[in-house]
Amino acid sequence: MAVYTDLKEEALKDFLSLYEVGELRFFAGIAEGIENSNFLVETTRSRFILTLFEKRMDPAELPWFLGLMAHLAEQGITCPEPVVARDGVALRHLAGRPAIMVSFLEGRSLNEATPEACEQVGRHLARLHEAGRSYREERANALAPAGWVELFSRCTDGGDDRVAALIAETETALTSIVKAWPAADSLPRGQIHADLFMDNVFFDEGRLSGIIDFYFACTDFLAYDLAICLNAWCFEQDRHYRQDMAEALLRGYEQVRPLTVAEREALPLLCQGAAMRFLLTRLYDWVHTPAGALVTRKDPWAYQRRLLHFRKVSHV
Ligand SMILES: Nc1ncnc2c1ncn2[C@@H]1O[C@H](COP(=O)(O)OP(=O)(O)O)[C@@H](O)[C@H]1O
Ligand SMILES: N[C@@H](CCOP(=O)(O)O)C(=O)O
Repeated sequence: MAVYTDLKEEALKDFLSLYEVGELRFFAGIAEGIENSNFLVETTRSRFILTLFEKRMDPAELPWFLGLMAHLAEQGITCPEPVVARDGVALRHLAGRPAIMVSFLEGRSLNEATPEACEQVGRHLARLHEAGRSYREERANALAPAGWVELFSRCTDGGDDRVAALIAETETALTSIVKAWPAADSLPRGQIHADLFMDNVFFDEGRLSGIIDFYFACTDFLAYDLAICLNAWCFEQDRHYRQDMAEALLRGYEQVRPLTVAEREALPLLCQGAAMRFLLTRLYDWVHTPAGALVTRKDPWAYQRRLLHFRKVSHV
């Protein structure tokens, strides 16, 4: 579920009156998502997504994300475009939370990946990287090696034997990945999405129609974004690596932006790092989400299996 904040119709109407978007016809909370409260808002002119940012989001970071989305949309990437009110401001407050409205994207996320979908994802990811070049302001990746170590240090209480075993096994891999991690200037860097999972990519009649959820975006190795996609898209039933899908993803990417030799060589390690990043955030949530909470915890073992896979291979 992802409607943490109650939104009253009158408050929304007052909010909408600041924009040139017509009159409210309908609004409803959106169940998907885990970070913020999202609402579908339909007016007499169009449909929008209204996001109320919850406590995990630092409001000081929001202008960077909104600037990136506006920039990418301007460069032709189909992504949510912040809607600006009459006074020229997109980021406002509603129901006691920082709030924005963005354009509604058509399409739906897939339930299952296919090589064709992976090729399109690769192509769009490379386009996003190219379009991001002219967005100059940087945002450090809080979930890079130093962030992983910090997160791991807060996962010491195993809860049960299975979690305790996962924590113990993760520690060895974490130490070796962090030690081997490429130096900041050794690979091409730029703006990355950093969470391009299946739920964040929409397709319409088989064609990729949009990319959403930029709130983990940051400045890091471009090939690390690809490593995240190799983790997220190329394992069937969270278990079996699909070489054909990985090849399709890389093929699509390289149609737009060929990888350097150094990036190719670094991919297995970057894939281990990406698996570690999602293992750790899921492990953290697993350990810290109280029993009975409404949010469904995501499975950290699915990323331990990916990590084990990428630790065994010399190329992806
Ligand atoms: N711009 C958009 N257009 C259409 N649907 C959207 C858009 N943004 C979000 N959604 C819908 O809202 C859901 C939750 O959004 P998401 O950004 O993933 O939330 P969270 O960051 O809280 O996880 C998505 O799965 C999608 O159904
Ligand atoms: N993709 C992450 C969780 C982030 O969730 P999102 O709803 O913001 O995409 C994971 O699978 O662990």
